[in-house]
Amino acid sequence: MSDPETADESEAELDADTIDALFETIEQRKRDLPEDSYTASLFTHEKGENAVLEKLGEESTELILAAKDDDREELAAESADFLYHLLVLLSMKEMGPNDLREELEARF
Ligand SMILES: N=c1c2ncn([C@@H]3O[C@H](COP(=O)(O)OP(=O)(O)OP(=O)(O)O)[C@@H](O)[C@H]3O)c2ncn1[C@@H]1O[C@H](COP(=O)(O)O)[C@@H](O)[C@H]1O
Repeated sequence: MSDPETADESEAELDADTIDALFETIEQRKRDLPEDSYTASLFTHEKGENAVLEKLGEESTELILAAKDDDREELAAESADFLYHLLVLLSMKEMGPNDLREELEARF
């Protein structure tokens, strides 16, 4: 759990490394479809886009409830679940973190 005092530093590390590395792994699972991969299952008819959209709905509700409870640990966990499924959705649409960066940078 990050300390609010060091949140800027943690966010910088997450932005630069972790999200891109996770997205690369998601893209690799999409290409290779290993049998034991949850991510790969989302790219097959076993689960598919509807399952990802349902997860995004569930995880967003859960992160809102965690925020209302002031449960920072749970909020971080649910936010991570949400972000992971968002990256899978972007990959399904042939998009990625750079599309988010461009959109956010255009708003400055
Ligand atoms: N970051 C994640 C990640 N976040 C969440 N999840 C999965 O998303 C699902 C969340 O759903 P729930 O919490 O609702 O649990 P559940 O009810 O069991 O979900 P279902 O399996 O029934 O859909 C769980 O199966 C989690 O394991 C993730 N699965 C994988 N990753 C990362 O994706 C990469 C590839 O992993 P594989 O999919 O195992 O190849 C690795 O780097 C992982 O760290």
